[in-house]
Amino acid sequence: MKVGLVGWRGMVGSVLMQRMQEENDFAGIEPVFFTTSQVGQAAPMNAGTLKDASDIAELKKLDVIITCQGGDYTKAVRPELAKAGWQGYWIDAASTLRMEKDAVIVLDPVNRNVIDDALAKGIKDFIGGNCTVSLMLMGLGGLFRAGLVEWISSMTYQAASGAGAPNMRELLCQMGVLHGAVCEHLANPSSAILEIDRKVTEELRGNLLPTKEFGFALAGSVLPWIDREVEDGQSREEWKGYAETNKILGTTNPIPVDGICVRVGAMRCHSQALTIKLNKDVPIGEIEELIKNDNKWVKLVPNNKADTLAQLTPAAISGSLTVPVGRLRKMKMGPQYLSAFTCGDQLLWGAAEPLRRMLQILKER
Ligand SMILES: NC(=O)C1=CN([C@@H]2O[C@H](COP(=O)(O)OP(=O)(O)OC[C@H]3O[C@@H](n4cnc5c(N)ncnc54)[C@H](OP(=O)(O)O)[C@@H]3O)[C@@H](O)[C@H]2O)C=CC1
Ligand SMILES: N[C@@H](CC(=O)OP(=O)(O)O)C(=O)O
Repeated sequence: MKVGLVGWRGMVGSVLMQRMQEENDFAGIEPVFFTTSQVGQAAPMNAGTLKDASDIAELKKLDVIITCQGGDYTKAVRPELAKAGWQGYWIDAASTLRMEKDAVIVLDPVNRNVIDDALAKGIKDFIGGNCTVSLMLMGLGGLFRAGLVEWISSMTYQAASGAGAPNMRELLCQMGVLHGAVCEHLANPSSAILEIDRKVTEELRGNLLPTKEFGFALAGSVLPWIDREVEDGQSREEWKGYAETNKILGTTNPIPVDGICVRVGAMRCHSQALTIKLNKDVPIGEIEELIKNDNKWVKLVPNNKADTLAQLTPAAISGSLTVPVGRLRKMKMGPQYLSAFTCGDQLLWGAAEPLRRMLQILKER
């Protein structure tokens, strides 16, 4: 199987490469590496030289193309390949094709049935889902699978990595500027905290803080808008919650999903506080069993302070495939209302992992 890799050196692509190597995914495939900017330079893994990612004749020779290059690349190249009669499989991290009729959003621990049906029908485009949606479904797949969710509201705490590598750097630079503004005061235990706070606020509102990427202060603040405006006062990130969840699950009666998506100063893990309306009153013990037995990555965190703070944070799970779910309890609104908190690495299950697993599914056919 000849597999073309495009976007392999970007942030998502690097995580994909790392996971493919860890899982020995390169066994049994012939990888061909592409670039949009470094044609002719040495490819990784001694795989010859980098080929031009816009060369349709070269791309046409492949059985599978995996791209983490971004939406503009997808828009430019996928239609050209179709026009040229290419019949291979296209696996993509970008959102461009997700809602297309002839594309499937891949998250196989949750929707392997949808993927298998699509393969049987000859579908060729397999697209990774939005990170927030994929992580929510990895955590709560058990409740959806049991048909218990009437609606769900997700309030998110999304990491800087979702906005890109330069944004992660900017967050850290902002933190550095804020610390620098008050480090002398901090060194003096008797300095006045309100004076420290005043100086930090001055920095947050001043023009020394680097804000080229985010446009605003994220360190020491939060940004309650992600991506562009769409309809009904929603952000596009919020719109994806409903649209993509239902497409991934292949629902015939769409399940309402809505909430507010917020950028916070975490590095690469998205967290979500969830309010779930169940369609019937189910004992909490049964709910816990459904959640923890759904897939091997979900981990139920007991709803107590010590376990929550040790296991249910970006600091605890960054770089891991584990998706912890905790703060699980019936809410005061009534026995059908459940609260939950979940957290996950948005570059793993949120981006790279579903793509490499899709390639494995194709290899097994
Ligand atoms: N960031 C995220 O959290 C998520 C992103 N996605 C999708 O994945 C796409 C790629 O995102 P992301 O990985 O963040 O994008 P990056 O900006 O990190 O990488 C994209 C491309 O930029 C080029 N590039 C230019 N300079 C550098 C450099 N110094 N180091 C590495 N690459 C460089 C590379 O292409 P070349 O080698 O051709 O020059 C690379 O493939 C996004 O557009 C989005 O569609 C999906 C889910 C989550
Ligand atoms: N929009 C996400 C990251 C992302 O790339 O999402 P999508 O794959 O749906 O474009 C975030 O900002 O956290």
